[in-house]
Amino acid sequence: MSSTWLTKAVLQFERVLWLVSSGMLFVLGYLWGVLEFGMSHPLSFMASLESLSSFEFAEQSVHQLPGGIWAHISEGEVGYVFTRTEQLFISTVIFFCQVILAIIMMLCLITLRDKSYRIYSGVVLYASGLLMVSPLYSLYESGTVLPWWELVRVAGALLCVRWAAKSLPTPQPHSQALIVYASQTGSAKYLAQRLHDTAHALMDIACVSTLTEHTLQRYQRVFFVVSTYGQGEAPDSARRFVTTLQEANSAASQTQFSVLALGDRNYQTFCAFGHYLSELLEQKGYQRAIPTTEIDRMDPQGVAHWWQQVGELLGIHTAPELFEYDDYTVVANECLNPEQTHRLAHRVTLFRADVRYEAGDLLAVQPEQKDEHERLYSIASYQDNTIELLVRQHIRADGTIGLVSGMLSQLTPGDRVLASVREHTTFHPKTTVPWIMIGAGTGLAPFISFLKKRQTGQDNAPCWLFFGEQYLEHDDYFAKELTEFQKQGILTRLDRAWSRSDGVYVPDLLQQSHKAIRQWVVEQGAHVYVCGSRAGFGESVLATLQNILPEPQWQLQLHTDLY
Ligand SMILES: Cc1cc2nc3c(=O)[nH]c(=O)nc-3n(C[C@H](O)[C@H](O)[C@H](O)COP(=O)(O)O)c2cc1C
Repeated sequence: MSSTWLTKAVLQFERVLWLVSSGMLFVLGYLWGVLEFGMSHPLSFMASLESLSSFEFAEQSVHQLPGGIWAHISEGEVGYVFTRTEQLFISTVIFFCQVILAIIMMLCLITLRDKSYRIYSGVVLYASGLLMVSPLYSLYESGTVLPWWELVRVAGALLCVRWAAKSLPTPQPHSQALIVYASQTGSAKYLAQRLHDTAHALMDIACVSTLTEHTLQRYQRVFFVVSTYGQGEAPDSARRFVTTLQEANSAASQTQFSVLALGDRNYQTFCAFGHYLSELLEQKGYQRAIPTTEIDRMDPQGVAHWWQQVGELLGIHTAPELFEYDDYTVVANECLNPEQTHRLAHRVTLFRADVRYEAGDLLAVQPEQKDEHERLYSIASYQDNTIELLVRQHIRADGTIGLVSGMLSQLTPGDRVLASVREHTTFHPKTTVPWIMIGAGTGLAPFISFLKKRQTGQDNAPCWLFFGEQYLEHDDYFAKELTEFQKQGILTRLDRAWSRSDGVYVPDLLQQSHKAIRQWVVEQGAHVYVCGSRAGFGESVLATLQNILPEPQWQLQLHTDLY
């Protein structure tokens, strides 16, 4: 919103500058007609030293500087003598002021290069300085001006402002509808983007973290795509908005809403956050346009049905292409623990060129039966166009193997898989700070990608890995890579808990090192990442960490990916 305000301000300012500069050109035209052209003394712009001898300095003050001599020639002019080339350079004080102004602007542009709106304001300020301050000073000081220089100056200032104003996005009138996503592992965001693609002319899109009550009120209709996390909780990105909404006064609003609630029927609290949000919005006076729709594990038919109802409201008749998958070719498939027949872990390597990926991201894999739901896997690495996954073959209660984990574990080189990378923004590792990574089983996968990121990048903050599995002799996944990370000094500490070999669990190790963990987190600003199954591992690790980490760090420096 501030950007819109700034855009308007800059555009207004541009008009003022046009007005001032036209007035100024008029005045200059008058002055050029009546005043002498040129400088107020007989020396030329670039002169030889000889010409100095013929010149009588009015108020002479001379300073020796490295490489030359600086002289104050008259009230409005300074000269610089380059001793090596024996050249004299004379300029008005104004010219020097403008060079300094230009240097300041360049510095501003360099330091603020990512903050585009500030750059625009910087350019506008520069242009106004260039245009207004200098000519007035020049007229006051010497009563004369150089016509060509004044033209360059006025044109320069106007071009700067024109460029600044043109590069700004013009404030658009708001669409009538808004689609908002609240996502933890990227599915809700992905879905909202696909839906928005089919209706972008009629609809804006926003992450719930940027949403305010005021924004909601501005739209006629707001469609939420939200997932549920933890034990029926909101994704992290939605917490602030929920608090704002809870604290808001209830008042009848014209804004209509609908919630598409993503979840997984295996959880008792199926789609709980979607339902909670829906009720809260209604309590606060918003009008429910379409009933809340539950979506079990990204069921495409459920999504299409909800979108059809949205389409009827908005007059859109395009069915969205919901899930687009790419072809990945299997390069290798290695079973890492063949002795553990009921919990086989596979290292699956897939080929795909030019994938957009960040450490921590997930790969959504489509089952062979197209009407089944996709499954998400942490990416262990993406290097040289190959993606690596660590896949546990899931065995159901009736002894059959899991649909997607079964398919992945039985792949052979040359086979093809349909998959797509999903952004997992809440689990992207923070750069330049130390990391404490806590994983169990296949929860090791994202941490391999974290460590590879540090191995290939400039960032060399310390890393500490806690890893838990059953048997040292069977389940020592990525052992070679971990040893290499240690040798290279990337992995500073490695603590492993082998529950069946040694009877030690990850929470025991955390407890033993509680002082050092606290010191890393509180004093060194380390971020803590936990990945693995929620039941058993995740719950016990979080309970232990709660006693170790102070509240502010628990809130800001802890990230979980528990499934
Ligand atoms: C750690 C974890 C906890 C979850 N808790 C719930 C839950 O309590 N209720 C539910 O319906 N779904 C739950 N889910 C399933 C997600 O809501 C579902 O996978 C959703 O599609 C994820 O969307 P997102 O990627 O946009 O965050 C959970 C998933 C994970 C990984």
